[in-house]
Amino acid sequence: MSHAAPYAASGGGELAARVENVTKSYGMGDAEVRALDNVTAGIPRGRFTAIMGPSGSGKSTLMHCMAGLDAVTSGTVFVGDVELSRLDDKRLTRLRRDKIGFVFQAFNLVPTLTALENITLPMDIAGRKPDQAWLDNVIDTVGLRPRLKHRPSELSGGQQQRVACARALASRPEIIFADEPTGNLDSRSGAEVLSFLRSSVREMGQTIVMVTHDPAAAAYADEVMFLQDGRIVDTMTGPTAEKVLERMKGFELPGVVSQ
Ligand SMILES: Nc1ncnc2c1ncn2[C@@H]1O[C@H](COP(=O)(O)OP(=O)(O)OP(=O)(O)O)[C@@H](O)[C@H]1O
Repeated sequence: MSHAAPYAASGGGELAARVENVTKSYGMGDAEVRALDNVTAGIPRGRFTAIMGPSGSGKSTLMHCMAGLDAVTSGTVFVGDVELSRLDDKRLTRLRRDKIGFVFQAFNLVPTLTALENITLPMDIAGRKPDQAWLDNVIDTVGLRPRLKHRPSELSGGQQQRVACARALASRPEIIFADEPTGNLDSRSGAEVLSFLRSSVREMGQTIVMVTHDPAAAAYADEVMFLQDGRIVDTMTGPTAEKVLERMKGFELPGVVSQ
């Protein structure tokens, strides 16, 4: 399987999600803000993709549109082979529940539940039995086995975010969207969480898309997609923190826009 052109929006099997000619505008007339401007991009299956770009460049909007949390103004969004605009609210909710995992900056754990109960909560709500072998695998990869009976308040920030990652992974979603997952963590805990996300891609074949401001975090990804003014202006394979930082500096200089 070749990843030579991971952002080509054609072909279904290798892409876990894709957007084609997606525009997203907020407001009307003079007040219109075009958060995404004719974006075409694909998320390669079994890879870790980071989305970077200056503040207001459309990163969160792109992620929310891809995850079916927000409707596009025009264009199409696919998760696997399913086009989201064809789904009614009920089917969209079911697709999000069954095919998509989320990790947010705020860990969003239920304080009264143990780590294990938090991990299995979405499946409990959906009335689905976890695949025990898979769950064991996730718990061991995330390194949480000794903490399963602890409540969130008894866990460090990094451990809480690892619970949130395990919760996202537990149902083996088609794709996980992580929005600034290390934004609330110190650098050591952040590194733990990023290592775990990366190993879930390498060892379990998970597909992850992560929005981040941090070049060091983006360096854990296989690919980086750079957004500016609602457009994808560059991509990078095999990023390092130095290379990403260097690329980001280009955005801060007026008039310097690649491609
Ligand atoms: N609900 C909304 N209503 C109006 N404008 C919005 C809304 N959400 C986002 N925008 C605008 O769309 C543009 C893209 O926003 P978005 O949050 O996607 O950027 P971002 O790259 O994620 O920014 P940041 O890094 O600061 O989080 C910005 O100009 C923003 O002000």
